[in-house]
Amino acid sequence: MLPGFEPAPLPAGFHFLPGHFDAAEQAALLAELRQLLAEAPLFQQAMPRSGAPLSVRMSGAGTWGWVTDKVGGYRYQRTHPVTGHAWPAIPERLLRLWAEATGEARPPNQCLINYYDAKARLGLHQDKDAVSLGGPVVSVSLGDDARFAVGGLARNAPLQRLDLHSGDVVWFGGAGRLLFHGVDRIRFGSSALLAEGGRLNVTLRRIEGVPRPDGTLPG
Ligand SMILES: O=C(O)CCC(=O)C(=O)O
Ligand SMILES: [Fe+2]
Repeated sequence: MLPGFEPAPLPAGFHFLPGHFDAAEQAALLAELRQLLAEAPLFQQAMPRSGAPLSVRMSGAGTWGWVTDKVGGYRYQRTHPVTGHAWPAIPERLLRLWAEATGEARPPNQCLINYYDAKARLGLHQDKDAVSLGGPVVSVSLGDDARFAVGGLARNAPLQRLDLHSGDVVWFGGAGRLLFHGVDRIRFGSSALLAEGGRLNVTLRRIEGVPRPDGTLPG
């Protein structure tokens, strides 16, 4: 590396574990996710109020799934909005990852599955719902590379870009729990892992709270 061109250190509380899952583990995790998605298919989410569609298609696992639509807004609920069934269990491999990477004793009970096609992106945001703030967020990348942005605790703080490859793990907690982050774009076709192309991202969280009368938690 040229002198003066060392990458800036990552923000406090933000952890990057490149290549955490090797090729065999990626294939095994993908098979587990395919099975899960057959039961709980990817679906189209929409922004609160405007109803604008999210370009990332999503599904979930664990007790609580994250759902957003025009009328109901951001929330966690116990059932898949299309099938009406409870979410499938979180794969053991991901429960182990959470415990080993973060040392957090209480297991995750929410797993969000994001699928990015060639055009999908995820705008700069904080994972700020009150019900998950007590624990970290752990994220696994599978398939095509993603240009990931991480900033600071204010929206206008300078952004750093990381190229996330298949098998990489990122997690943030403590001082880093509310860092702004997003996905600028993916490099469609950069990985052969998913036959259809694109990128799967899995995030794990621990949700705790008292459900509202309709059984949901504010997300
Ligand atoms: O796809 C990613 O790498 C990030 C996902 C994310 O930020 C989220 O689901 O909240
Ligand atoms: Fe996020």
